Amino acid sequence: MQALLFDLDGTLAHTAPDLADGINAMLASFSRAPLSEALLATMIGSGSKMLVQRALQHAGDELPEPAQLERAHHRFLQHYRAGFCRRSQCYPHVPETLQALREQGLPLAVVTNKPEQFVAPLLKYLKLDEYFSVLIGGDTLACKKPDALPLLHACEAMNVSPEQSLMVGDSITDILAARAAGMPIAAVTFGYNHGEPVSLQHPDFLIDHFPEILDIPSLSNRFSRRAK
Ligand SMILES: O=C(O)COP(=O)(O)O
Ligand SMILES: [Mg+2]
Repeated sequence: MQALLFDLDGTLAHTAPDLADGINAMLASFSRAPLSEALLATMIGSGSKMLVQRALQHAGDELPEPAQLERAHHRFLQHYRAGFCRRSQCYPHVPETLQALREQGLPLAVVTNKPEQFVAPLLKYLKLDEYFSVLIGGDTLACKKPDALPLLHACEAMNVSPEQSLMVGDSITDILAARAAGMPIAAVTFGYNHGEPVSLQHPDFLIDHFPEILDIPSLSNRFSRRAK
């Protein structure tokens, strides 16, 4: 194993509370009733515009016109920019696990569908910024996950091969992107995945607790080899 690529929302951090507040502030500004945080969490993972579209549709709108969706997305971004660092939290033991991986000399990347403008500030707020050498957001490149491009781009930036890297994510979007990139995929079971068990997508590894990443065979071999 040469490198690890991490999804952000639902994998490194529980960000649904701040995303839900941003969506509900947007809905309120269009005189729509709020949606529950649990429901909104099932809409996360395909980028912010898709989150806004799903929320509008759930709030009773038809498929919004492109101009209307643009307006709502812009409004959401304004609200989220003001509040994306209020209630978001790392999942348990994320910093220690990233630290252990870094100590093994493994380069780490974040490959998220979250708009790029939020990625570095959110990682800084979570005190995770020091661990990653590459950050790719949903609008950094021409395509986002489930396209392979952002994963391949991250591997290229770290000078590693996709086959010898590991994607860690929480949703089918991450699994499809990893498969398209020819990369093994470990799926965390505590994230969002549209309200469905991520095990249904048959990832290569299932992670119930974040530190279990260190037990993944090619990583644990590496750990025991180094420990000798
Ligand atoms: O913005 C989203 O929809 C989620 O982003 P993720 O790729 O980090 O899960
Ligand atoms: Mg995710």
